[in-house]
Parts: sequence; structure tokens; C-alpha cells
Amino acid sequence: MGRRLAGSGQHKISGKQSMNVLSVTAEIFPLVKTGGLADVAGSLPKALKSHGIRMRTLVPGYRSVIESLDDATPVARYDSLFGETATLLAGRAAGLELFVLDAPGFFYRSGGPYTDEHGVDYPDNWKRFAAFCFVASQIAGGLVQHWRPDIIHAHDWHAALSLVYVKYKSEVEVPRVLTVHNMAFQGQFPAHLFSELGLPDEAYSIEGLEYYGDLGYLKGGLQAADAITVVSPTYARETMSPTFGMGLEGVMNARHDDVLGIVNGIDVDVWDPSADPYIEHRYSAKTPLRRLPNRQALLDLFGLPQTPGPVFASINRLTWQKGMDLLAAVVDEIVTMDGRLILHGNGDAEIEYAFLDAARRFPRHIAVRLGYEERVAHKIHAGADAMLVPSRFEPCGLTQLYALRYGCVPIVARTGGLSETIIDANVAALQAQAATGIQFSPVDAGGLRLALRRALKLYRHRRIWEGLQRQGMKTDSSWHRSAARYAELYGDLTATDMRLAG
Ligand SMILES: Nc1ncnc2c1ncn2[C@@H]1O[C@H](COP(=O)(O)OP(=O)(O)O[C@H]2O[C@H](CO)[C@@H](O)[C@H](O)[C@H]2O)[C@@H](O)[C@H]1O
Repeated sequence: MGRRLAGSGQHKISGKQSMNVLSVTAEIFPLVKTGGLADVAGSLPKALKSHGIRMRTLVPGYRSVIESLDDATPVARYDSLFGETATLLAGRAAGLELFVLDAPGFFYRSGGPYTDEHGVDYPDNWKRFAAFCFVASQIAGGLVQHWRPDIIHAHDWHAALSLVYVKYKSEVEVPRVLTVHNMAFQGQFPAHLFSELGLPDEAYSIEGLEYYGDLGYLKGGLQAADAITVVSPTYARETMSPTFGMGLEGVMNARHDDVLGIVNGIDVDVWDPSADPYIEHRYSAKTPLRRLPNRQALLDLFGLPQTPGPVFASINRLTWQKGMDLLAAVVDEIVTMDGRLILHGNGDAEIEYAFLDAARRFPRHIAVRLGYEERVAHKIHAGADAMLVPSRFEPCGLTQLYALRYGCVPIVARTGGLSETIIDANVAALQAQAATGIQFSPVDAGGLRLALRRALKLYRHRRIWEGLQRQGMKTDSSWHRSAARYAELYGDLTATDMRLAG
């Protein structure tokens, strides 16, 4: 993997000291977030600054984004962008440099970014994100005066079509990068919509958007990208297999040489237990005892008794991917060991019901808060003893990285990025004082049950458990290394481009 892109170490393009990158994403923290994509899109620009990279991000003009803009200058207007009036704004919000596509007909809606208030996909998602991607390709082509990107970097299927527009419609050569955060979401739509996209016929082919007789936005992006990054090396490999490739393993294999696994970093300023505004008792790796009052506060917040057994937590989308049905199936194990489970998240109705039912049956052991609040997530990381991440597949995973930093020991399925970011507490790793958590496999209810029992044993050996916490808190999960890899990739691509041009 990644042979053609293997780093030259050169981060500069054609003698220039800095580089402009246009990031294209449907979510960005703290303005709009349904999951980890937002966290990555929101933290990478800051991390790239020290590499001389100025990243500006194009996001859809959802209400929350428009309302957060500190200043907004119109830079282009569309009388009819796929049938809607639209204005491209340039502005700043929460320290981010943004382009915002203000198209109220597409983005000013009462539901979420992709679904209505009942969780049903908007029927015109194909058009909303095609319009968004078309504008991205125009920015890449020089639409905005005084700011032209050297690279266009698209995230996931919502932004993938921008690379297709650049490839087939733009007169300007701009290197194209696609990051895959989750292969399960592909943006698949009926083929008859192709004629509405304004792309040349050749774009509807096996090398383009055609996907099992439909349109595949992610598939098109994978084909149009000069480089594909996947959010961990393990998941990058996994996507080349039928189990994890979800129908795109053939394309991933064909693009093998251009695929690079780069593990996500986290924003260590937002996730910092020594300066976290959401927690009452701040602490660090040097003052772990100060963490204890947060545990008490958390149990009070969730109405659970202050008994000595382990406090497990899970902050998650309640879905099959995240293995949350497995956790629901083993809650009795936690009750039997006199542990407690704190659950925060939402998702599939059946899984929500299973946890609500468990909380009703075991009110002294299980507490559930449906939904998602950033403030609550921080309190849980600071107070729980262990964080459960039983994902069936996990491209990278951020929750376990936040948990490490907060001294909340991660218990994770051995898959994708989880397997490479957590060091299992086996005998050798414990002896070497390298262990940071528990991994389990097979990823099923039996495997999870055994992991809970292992956790209880370790938890009872206070010195061992505190060692895991300490080692986790010392782990560097910042963007430091991974931002350098993106910078190197951009450098390689622009250098390649210059060679071709010359
Ligand atoms: N119910 C909920 N609603 C809203 N937010 C919630 C939530 N439950 C948890 N969150 C928050 O969303 C983030 C979860 O990020 P993850 O990376 O762990 O998974 P996600 O599947 O969203 O992301 C995908 O993209 C990221 C980024 O590349 C990859 O790390 C990951 O493996 C991949 O599946 C955390 O900030 C968490 O606090």
C-alpha cells in the first residue's frame, strides 16, 4: 500500500513555503457533528498550520453553521444551483477558516444533516451533495479571488463527488485526495439521476461513478482521487477484503498503490482533563487521584449508588457497526459482578429499547441517557473506570483515544483502528508497562463477556489498573505524527504534479 506515495519527506511545493488546501466535508466540530468525521475535520486544519499548510474548509450552510459565522463575505452567487438559489460565503467560526454554501433550499431544514426529524434520509440527498460538490470543484478551479487551493481534500461520500467534478469538468489540474472515514456509507443512488449531474457521459463508467448499475458517489470519488487515505492502516487493509470492503473491495484493491492508512489524531486542547471546562475536578497524569471526585459526581449525575465495583461506560451510536447489541446482551454480567454501566448515545430503536429495559430492570446498576451531548461525554470520560467499544468494525475510532487521555481504560474489539491504538494488557505488555487497555476477539457476546471478566480481575489489582490508566494518559494521541503524514502526502502529490507539468 502507498508505494507511489511513500514519503519523500519534502513538504514544500515548487519552492513555495506554504500550501493552500481546500477541505470538503459535510460536518465540522464544533459547528455540526453527528460523529467522528466532524472531530477530524475540525481538528486537522489547526494541526496542519505548523507544516505551512493553510486549510480552508467548505461546509454546507446548515442553520447551526450560518448562525456561528463571525463574519461572512459573499464570494459567489448562483441563481440556480441544481434549481436552488445559493450564495458562497467566506468567513470564520470557532477559529476555523470556512467557505459556507448558503443554499437554504438544500440545507436549512429541521432534521439533521442527512435525515429528517424521523431519521429518514432526505430524498434529495443526491442533489444536495451534488450541488455542494460542484461548488467545491469550482473553488478548486479558481472561483474565489486571491485564494486558490494547491490540493482538494474530500471526506466521505458527501464530498467525494467534488473530485469527480474536478476530474471531468475542471480546466485546472488540482491534485485530489479522498479520505474514507467509513466504508459503510457510500452514497448510492439510481442511475437515471446521472443526467442531472451535469457530468460528461464518460463519467458514468466502471472507472467513474457506475456502481452495480447505480451511481456510487464514494465509488466515483475513489476512482477520481489521486490518493486515498483511510483512517488507520489496519482498516485500509481490511477494506480490501469482502468482509469490510462492503462491495468496494475491488476498487480498493485496484487502487492499492495509492492507498495510505493514516491514523486519526485528537484535538488535545478540546480533550484535556487538566483544562476541561465541562468537568468539575481537573486532573492530569501527574495528579490521578484528583480524578476520583469526578467518578463520584458522575454516579450522582446518573443516579447510581456509590458502591466500589467498576464503572463501565459506553458513549456511542447505538448501531450494529458499534456492536451495541452485543453490549445489551451481556449487561447481566456487569450486574453479577456488582459493576455499573453508564450508557450515552442514540441510534437503532431496538437497541435503545434494550438498554432502557435493562436500566428499568437493574436501576442500581445501569443508567441510560439517550441522545448525545458533548458536555455529558466529557464528564463520562473523566469519571468512568472503563470505556467499552465493542465495534464489529471500526475504521479508526476516537472514543477510545479520548478515554486514554482521561484515564478511562478502554476495552475494545480487536478490529480496525481499535487494534492498533490500544495495547492489550497481556502478560508481556503488563510486564513491560506498555499496556493501555483490553482487546477482545472474537467480537461477539462471548468475547465481550470474557473481556468484562478480565477487566474485573485487573480492576481488583489496584496497582495494575492504575498502571493501565497512567500508561494510557501518557500515550500521545495528538495529531503530531499524523498531521506530518498528511503534509508529506500533499507535498508528494504537488511535487508529482509539478513533474508532470514540467
Ligand atoms: N450517538 C452519538 N451522536 C453523536 N455523536 C456521538 C454519538 N456517540 C458518540 N458520539 C461522538 O462522536 C464521535 C465518535 O467518533 P468515532 O470516531 O469513535 O466514530 P464514528 O463512527 O462517528 O466515526 C467514523 O469516522 C471517524 C473519524 O475518522 C472514525 O474514527 C470512526 O472509526 C468512523 O466510524 C466522538 O466524538 C463521540 O463522542
